[in-house]
Amino acid sequence: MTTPPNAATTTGTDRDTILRADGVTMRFGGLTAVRGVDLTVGSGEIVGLIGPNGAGKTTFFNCLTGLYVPTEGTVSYRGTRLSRKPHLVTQAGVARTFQNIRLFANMTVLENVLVGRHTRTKEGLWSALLRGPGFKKAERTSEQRAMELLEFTGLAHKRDHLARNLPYGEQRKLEIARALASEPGLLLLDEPTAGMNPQETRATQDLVLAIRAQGTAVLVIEHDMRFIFNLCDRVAVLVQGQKLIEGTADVVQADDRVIAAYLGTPLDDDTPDAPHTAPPTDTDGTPADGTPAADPAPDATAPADPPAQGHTGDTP
Ligand SMILES: Nc1ncnc2c1ncn2[C@@H]1O[C@H](COP(=O)(O)OP(=O)(O)OP(=O)(O)O)[C@@H](O)[C@H]1O
Repeated sequence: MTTPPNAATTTGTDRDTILRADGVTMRFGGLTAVRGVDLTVGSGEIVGLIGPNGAGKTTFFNCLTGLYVPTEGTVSYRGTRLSRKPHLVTQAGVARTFQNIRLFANMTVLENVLVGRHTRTKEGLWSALLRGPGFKKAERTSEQRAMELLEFTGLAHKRDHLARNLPYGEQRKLEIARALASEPGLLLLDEPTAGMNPQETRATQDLVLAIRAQGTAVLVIEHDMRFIFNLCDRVAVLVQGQKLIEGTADVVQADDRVIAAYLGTPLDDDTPDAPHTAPPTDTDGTPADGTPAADPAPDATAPADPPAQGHTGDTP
């Protein structure tokens, strides 16, 4: 893994708030999936969001990124209210990956990352059609940056492979590389290790730390408790749409309500395989209990292609 030369450096000690969610509530008909959730992410922080299946984690992410318009509450990034349009949220500096991998299956690895750069390229339609000098220069710069990101995520040797042909763990890495291509100040990861083996999970942990070391804060949803408690500066627990507790790994792990509601048994650091919750189910955008589904706003960062072959859900 190499560090892109133009990466900013953050020490991790700067804790200026960059993301602020205030009283976010999301209702689907009679179902309240998220209820009055406040959450902040500081510059250089890695914050974990955990909770049982159906607790509202992905719905909360969707509210942060403009996929859903919250029924109540506000979300701001670096002091400015975030748009309700996903591509403007990305442009503002908030990028994300999805619980269900959403790559352009029939495009190459490099092309997938180049797509992620579109919010950072200024060349217009005419310039692209005429392929003038400005466009060619921008194209070269984009490709250079995309290759840096592929080096960074360990995928450079796969640049010309079709996304659909990558092993599952590499598809998840490619999603991260594509999200990083928009040069975010905050990266939201939705279950980045779902379906990974322990070695891939450790590599993803290192990758998230490297992303933070470059100055990008991270908010991560994950069911793998070892991953979360090893990695995160702060952890918030959602249960039935409400924030139960928020604090350091030590505080959260020791909380009786968390143990009862989620962990089952306390994590023993010396145990090689810490207990995990049941594997996540795909509830992203799935109506519950016959309630009408919200109509998600179109997502400029999500491809229209079907997900890469063989990996349409969380269980590859
Ligand atoms: N578009 C939708 N329409 C109706 N209900 C929805 C919609 N999206 C989510 N829900 C419901 O909201 C609740 C929270 O779901 P959500 O996917 O946010 O939970 P989660 O914590 O991310 O779960 P998991 O860990 O299983 O991914 C669930 O009851 C789910 O069925």
